[in-house]
Parts: sequence; C-alpha cells; structure tokens
Amino acid sequence: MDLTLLDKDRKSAWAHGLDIAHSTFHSTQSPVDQETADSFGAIQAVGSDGLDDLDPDLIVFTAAAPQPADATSADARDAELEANRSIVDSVAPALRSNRPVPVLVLSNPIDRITYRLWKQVGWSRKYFLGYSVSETARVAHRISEIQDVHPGTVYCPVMGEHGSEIVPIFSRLRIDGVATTLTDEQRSDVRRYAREIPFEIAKERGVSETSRWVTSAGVVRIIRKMMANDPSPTCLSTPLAGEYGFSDGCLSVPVVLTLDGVTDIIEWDLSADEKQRLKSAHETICTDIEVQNL
Ligand SMILES: NC(=O)c1ccc[n+]([C@@H]2O[C@H](COP(=O)([O-])OP(=O)(O)OC[C@H]3O[C@@H](n4cnc5c(N)ncnc54)[C@H](O)[C@@H]3O)[C@@H](O)[C@H]2O)c1
Ligand SMILES: O=C(O)C[C@H](O)C(=O)O
Repeated sequence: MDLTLLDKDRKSAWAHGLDIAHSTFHSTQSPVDQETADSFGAIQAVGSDGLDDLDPDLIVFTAAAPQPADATSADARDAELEANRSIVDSVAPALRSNRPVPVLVLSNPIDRITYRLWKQVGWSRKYFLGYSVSETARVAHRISEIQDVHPGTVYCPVMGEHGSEIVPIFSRLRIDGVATTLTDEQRSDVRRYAREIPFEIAKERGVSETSRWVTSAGVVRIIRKMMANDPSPTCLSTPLAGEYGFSDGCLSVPVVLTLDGVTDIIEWDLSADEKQRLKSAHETICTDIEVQNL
C-alpha cells in the first residue's frame, strides 16, 4: 500500500512522511527478503495542490487549524468547528474532482465535520466515516480497571457523539466473550472517564499535539479491517437515513466496512437507556447542524 501525506505545510508532511518511512523498517521483523520488502509500498509528501496527480483508494482527512492554547476542556473539540469547517469548504472542490472513495475523517468535531464534508463533496454517504474508536479503547481501558482484567479482553462498542454524548453500549459488554453487567455507578464512571481523560492527557502533554498514539493505532486498525473485508461491525460516525429512527445527521453507529465504504449499517437492539442517550446525542448534533447551517 502506498501512502501520500498531503498538507498545505509540505515540509511538515515531508517530515512526518520520512519518520513513517523509517518506522516501516521495524514492521514484520525487517530485514526481510525482497518480495516482502516490495509489499511495504512507497511513502511520499505533497503540498495542497497534490491531489490532482493522485488517485487515492482511501482518504484519511486530518486537516485542521492549530489547537487553541486553552483546548484542555471537554468542549475543545467543539471549539475547532468554525476553523475546521472553513478548511473543509476550501478543500472540498479538490476532493470532488477525485473518484468517490472512502474518507475517514479525523478532524474535530468529527460528527459535524464528517457531515459538512459529505454535504460539500456530494458523494454517496457510504463513503463518509468519522473516526471515533479511540473512545472504544478508552472505555475498554476503564472497564478493565474496574473489573481487574486485561483491556484486550473487553468488548464494549461505543455509539453516539464523539464528545460529551458518547453512548457506550453496555448491553453488549463482553469480557473474554462472556456477557457482563456493570452497576449504574460503574457505567457513569466509564462515561465520565471517556469524556474527561483525553483532556486530562492534553493538560499534561500540551495542546500543540493531539492523542496520536491511540489514534494512529486505531486508524491502522480500521484500514486493515476495510482491506480484509472483515464483516464484523465497527462503530464509526456516518450520515444516517432512517437507521435507528434518525433521518438525518451523523452519529457513530455499527457499520460493516470494505474498501468501497459502508456496506451495511447494523441496527442493534438497544436498552431503553441506550436508546434515550442515542436520541439525545442525535438531537445535540442535529441542533448544531441546523444552527451552524452545516
Ligand atoms: N477523532 C479523533 O479521535 C481524533 C484524534 C486525534 C486528533 N483528532 C483531530 O484531528 C485533527 C488533526 O489533529 P493533528 O494532531 O494531526 O493536528 P496537526 O495540527 O498536527 O495537523 C493538522 C494539519 O492540517 C494541515 N492543514 C490545515 N489546513 C489544511 C488545508 N487546507 N489543506 C491541507 N492541510 C491542511 C496543517 O498544516 C497541519 O499540518 C484535529 O482536528 C484533532 O482534534 C481527532
Ligand atoms: O486529540 C484528542 O485528544 C481529541 C480527540 O478527539 C480524541 O478523542 O483523541
């Protein structure tokens, strides 16, 4: 797989690109034979006008304005909306001239930005995916602490907003494959942890960076899943047209993925509490879509 980093700051793309290229040496126990080495693909960097010469099969959209210096509270993602929406509007025409391919959106606030990008680019909704699975990792981490188990054994998908109105689906919680129940207090604790921990981390780390470790690992996981045609669903934010009773907006829901985007949106049976929380998350996002004219 070849990788191109496109950035208006071409030097930054070059620097990250070369660092990634160096890192590939450590993959799959390099050094390897020539045949395996060839499968690593090329890594290159281009500036803003570079899309014309590319024919990407998948776009990971991370363009964003610098984080404000006070971006350490739970509304930091929302504070990015105005600037990142302008970026979406400025790059959408170039994207539109590409053939339709899946776009994995990282730029915050992802539910609004994914929606805006979808509207501006105009391709089928099946190509637009907002990345929200860092929340799944954080939820698993907190549950593992509460239950004193390894986080890798925890399965608890997360729907809803990538923000305050996240909806961990506790009714589907499995530990080592076994259905497990948490108390109401433990559930509140898990939600609070997922809402607050990224910003507690940001306070100590500084806001000039974002949570790159969990995020890059999660992005690679999603891309691998798409390439493998893995039929098990992943919760990502995608435009809705009737699923879960929502006729518009963008919200994390379980989707089945291939390199042709979303092939199916799965409608799980949710508990009454989960349905209520999902409705509230949807209302919050739709209010923004209306008020901000997204
Ligand atoms: N969804 C998640 O879980 C998650 C996780 C981490 C970061 N994020 C979000 O992803 C975004 C990027 O974060 P980051 O740490 O990579 O930020 P960053 O500042 O390191 O990178 C953003 C890049 O976008 C480039 N850019 C700005 N406008 C552009 C344009 N018009 N065309 C091309 N490139 C442009 C900038 O030059 C910059 O290099 C932020 O909105 C952040 O909040 C989301
Ligand atoms: O960069 C961050 O910490 C915010 C991002 O939305 C995330 O959830 O990781």
